[in-house]
Amino acid sequence: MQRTVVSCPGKVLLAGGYLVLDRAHQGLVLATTSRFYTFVSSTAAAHSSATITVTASQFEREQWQYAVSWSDDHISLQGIAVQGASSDRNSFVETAIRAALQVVQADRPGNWSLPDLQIHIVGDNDFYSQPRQASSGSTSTGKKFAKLKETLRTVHKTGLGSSAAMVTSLVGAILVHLLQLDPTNSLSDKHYIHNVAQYAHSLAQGKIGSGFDVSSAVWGSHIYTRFDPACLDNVLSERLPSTQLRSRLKGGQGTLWDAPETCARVRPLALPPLTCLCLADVDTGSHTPSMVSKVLTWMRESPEEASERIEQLDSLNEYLANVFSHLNESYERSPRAYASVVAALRRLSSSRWHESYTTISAADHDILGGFIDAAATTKAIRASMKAMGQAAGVPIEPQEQTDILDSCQTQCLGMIGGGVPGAGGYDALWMLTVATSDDSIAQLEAQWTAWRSMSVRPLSSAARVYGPDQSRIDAVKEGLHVHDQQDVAQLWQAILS
Ligand SMILES: Nc1ncnc2c1ncn2[C@@H]1O[C@H](COP(=O)(O)OP(=O)(O)OP(=O)(O)O)[C@@H](O)[C@H]1O
Ligand SMILES: C[C@@](O)(CCOP(=O)(O)O)CC(=O)O
Repeated sequence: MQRTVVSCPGKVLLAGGYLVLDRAHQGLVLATTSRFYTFVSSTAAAHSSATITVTASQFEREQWQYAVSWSDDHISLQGIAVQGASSDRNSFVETAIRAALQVVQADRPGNWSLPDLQIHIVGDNDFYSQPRQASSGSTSTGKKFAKLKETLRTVHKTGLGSSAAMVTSLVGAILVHLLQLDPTNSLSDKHYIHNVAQYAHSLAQGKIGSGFDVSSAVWGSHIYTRFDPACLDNVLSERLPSTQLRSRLKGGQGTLWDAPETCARVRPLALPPLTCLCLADVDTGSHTPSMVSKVLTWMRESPEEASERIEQLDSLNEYLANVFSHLNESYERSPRAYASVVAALRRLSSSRWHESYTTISAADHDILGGFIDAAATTKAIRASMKAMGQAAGVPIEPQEQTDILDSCQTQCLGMIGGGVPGAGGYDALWMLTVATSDDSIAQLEAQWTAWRSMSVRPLSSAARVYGPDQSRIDAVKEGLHVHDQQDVAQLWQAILS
């Protein structure tokens, strides 16, 4: 059976939380190695109505079925109760399917028809907290798409953006399967999938966020400037006929998605070469929407203080992006010198990196300076985010997170810096390190696991984000990816095993 498989990465908003909600500011978003996959297959025959079956086989009893019917310019999805299923609705799945089918219908005027579709959605293990192995405290089972003894309602998510990666891969897979879109070779097809996914994700969430998560699911790591919310004006509040929805979402026709004043902007971003971003899930959890609403209220009520803090933070974020880019250029110019500086920094805690000025050749001081700058800037961003949180009355970097980050930074060797991703709070931690070997990362992860005042679980090595490195470059698939048939067969085996 011919299957279409489209996958998308998860996200980590390294810098720019809250600021990125405004088009005046950017967010630095990294795509994770962990990905979300949607498999679509269809029966050859088309009908006058169709059944879509969606299975999330990682979970217990998660299956949804829809009877799809259509008239001239409308699609209707009727949920069919699946015996034994844990829930009869999944608004993210349903909204993504309806949006995708509407644009397919509009793109196929006249003789539109739909075959039955079988859809499977699976995420890499790190999207969800895995049970700890009793002996080691490690969460890795070694099995791809490990089965969880949980339903979607009870599972604990790790903050990698399961809903955005899922919606984007689902929309992408349906559009590739039914419309033969070719996002690998056609930029306009990729934009089309992006726009439909932003629409579906905002509709399912009941709000328009900045969209950085869907954007990184499509484009991979980048510096993100959000789309103007006007792109979705009136599209979310009423159910538009398929042709109208298509003309609002398809680019290249003078829509707001393409105009410079309103379109999203994506600029390249890569971690410095030979570095690694490690992630941890914090069990306490925070309620992001209420944090966002409090910060926005503070911005409205204290405009002068807010704008001063935001400008300062925005320049630090921009500076960090420049430092990363500078280090990437240094690596390209002289990879050996760069690697030898990194080797020296791996043996020291970052507070002692400046001592290396005496041991490293003067010709390489620029590279050393780049790393010292990266460490100082991440530290300044953390302080500035924490201060913004204190001013707004929101625990963006709560003291418990400050303690663990400071402790790792000083006690582990080679740590550039860390932070609380995205909206912050008690959800997650990141640490960027030049210590890329498993042994040195183990030192950091042991500290996380042993931390007593909060339950901190390192995500598995599969969720790490690496800076470019010749040995890994081919292994990285950035952004949305359509898998070839050989990949599909392997991925399918992983689901079945
Ligand atoms: N494997 C899956 N199959 C089907 N639906 C899923 C799956 N994973 C996530 N979802 C959908 O995404 C929703 C979670 O979205 P929500 O916005 O609450 O989390 P999120 O912010 O994306 O999560 P994260 O903590 O990963 O950033 C679930 O309720 C479900 O509808
Ligand atoms: C606070 C915000 O800027 C980032 C939220 O990020 P996260 O979901 O905590 O990773 C909201 C947004 O950009 O939509």
